[in-house]
Amino acid sequence: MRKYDIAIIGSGVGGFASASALIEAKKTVVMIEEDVWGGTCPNHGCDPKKILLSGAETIEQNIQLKGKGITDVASINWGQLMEFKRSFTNPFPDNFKTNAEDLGIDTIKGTATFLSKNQIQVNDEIIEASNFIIATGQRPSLLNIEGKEYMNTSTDFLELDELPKSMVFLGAGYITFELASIANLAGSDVTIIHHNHRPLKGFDENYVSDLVSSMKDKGIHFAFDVDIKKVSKEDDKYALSGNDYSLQTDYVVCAAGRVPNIEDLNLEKADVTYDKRGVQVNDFMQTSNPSIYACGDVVIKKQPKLTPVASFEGSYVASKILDNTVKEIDYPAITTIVYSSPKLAKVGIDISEAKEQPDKYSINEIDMTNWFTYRRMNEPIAKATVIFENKKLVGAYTLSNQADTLINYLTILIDKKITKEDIQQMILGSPTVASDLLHLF
Ligand SMILES: Cc1cc2nc3c(=O)[nH]c(=O)nc-3n(C[C@H](O)[C@H](O)[C@H](O)COP(=O)(O)OP(=O)(O)OC[C@H]3O[C@@H](n4cnc5c(N)ncnc54)[C@H](O)[C@@H]3O)c2cc1C
Ligand SMILES: NC(=O)c1ccc[n+]([C@@H]2O[C@H](COP(=O)([O-])OP(=O)(O)OC[C@H]3O[C@@H](n4cnc5c(N)ncnc54)[C@H](O)[C@@H]3O)[C@@H](O)[C@H]2O)c1
Repeated sequence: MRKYDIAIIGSGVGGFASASALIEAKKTVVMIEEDVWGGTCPNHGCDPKKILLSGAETIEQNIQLKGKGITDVASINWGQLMEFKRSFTNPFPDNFKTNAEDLGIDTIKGTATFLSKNQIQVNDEIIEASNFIIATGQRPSLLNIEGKEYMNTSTDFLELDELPKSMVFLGAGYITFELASIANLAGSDVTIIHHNHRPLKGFDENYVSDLVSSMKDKGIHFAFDVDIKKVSKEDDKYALSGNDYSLQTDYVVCAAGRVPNIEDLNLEKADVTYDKRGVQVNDFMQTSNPSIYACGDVVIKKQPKLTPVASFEGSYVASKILDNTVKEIDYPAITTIVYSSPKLAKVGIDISEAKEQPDKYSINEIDMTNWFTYRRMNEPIAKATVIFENKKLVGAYTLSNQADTLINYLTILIDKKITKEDIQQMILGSPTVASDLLHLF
């Protein structure tokens, strides 16, 4: 039996943020991973998606500037783009493991299962620790309908050797909007099928409606209020059917949500409370067993399930283990970006919340389409909404191809409580998205 101060289950950003802080504080740490080292973000999530997006963004800029100095629209060689992606993702797990071990973190490949409140089993080994951190994340889930075996996940899409001529995405959340935009710009005929009429729930309806219109203009088809009941194979195609709807396609991606990785953990043995949404934690990220913490996608929390959130929580858990007097977790404004085409992003107080309290918040809606930053790139749509409380920026929304850059600047302004007067005192490089900031006040 091996003994450690802390055993961390899962090597994603949540687990690694905890591990690196704890090892720096001279604790003995073991990290257990059953699949690829580094978890979802660098292997099956943010990073591979963003590498594929590099190609898609290039095509989009090409299309926008065609006839404005650009003669021909380039095309994506999917095989080459995938090779480029693999040049990042293939070496990642081994490099991650080596780096962790160089830092002094012990690593074990295998599935962790609790035997008791302070012991887990991995392969044939028993590991005892004073504290455990459950950072096991989530995995894609497939709709439980006939023909489930013909569906693919986001992980499968991110490994596609050839781009199918046509594709269907089931569900209309983050993953669908992002991967569908990439597939469309790479030349596939894309259809998004959604079971209700509210795609990207959690985002402002008007912004989502503008995004859907933009994606339709690019040739993406949408089918709303369609509940697919069956997928079947017909020759070399897949046939989808549901309430008075049918369609044939070359490839089906199911992106109808993700489920927490908790089944193998045997959480009852550790007195850890959970349900189908994940592991329950208090404001100190402690589970119902106070010596066992959880962080990242596996926890039940209202905060969005994002890499920086998992990392923030992982670092918090380490600080709490190192110093029990640390106060409750206090999240700063959380920035959320949908890397669709165009990109949709938000931070802080939501538009709906601001509209409900007109005495407290003032809302400024700005059409930026004619601003130099966007006209220069011939972008078809660029808009932002900024929300103020007593002249202090507290929330923002933006839709454009520069939305990722703009929203992060706005987050810094919110976090650091920077005012219009403060920006007026700065000399920012111009003309840029940053130098536009003043015009948003
Ligand atoms: C396609 C896609 C795109 C995304 N894009 C973005 C983005 O652009 N920006 C962003 O902020 N977020 C994005 N996300 C979300 C982001 O990837 C997650 O929020 C983040 O990776 C969560 O990290 P984590 O450490 O909680 O879990 P994970 O990274 O999932 O790590 C958990 C690890 O635990 C392991 N594990 C599970 N059970 C066990 C067990 N019993 N024993 C041992 N090991 C176990 C798993 O194999 C996994 O490696 C994306 C997600 C997906 C799927
Ligand atoms: N850019 C980013 O930050 C980013 C990108 C991708 C994923 N993520 C994270 O990963 C999580 C998972 O992404 P996702 O897109 O799988 O989930 P999601 O929750 O965003 O979307 C799932 C979609 O499937 C739909 N759905 C649910 N049940 C259905 C059913 N029975 N039939 C048809 N549709 C159904 C939902 O209405 C929703 O639109 C996100 O919530 C996010 O936290 C983040």
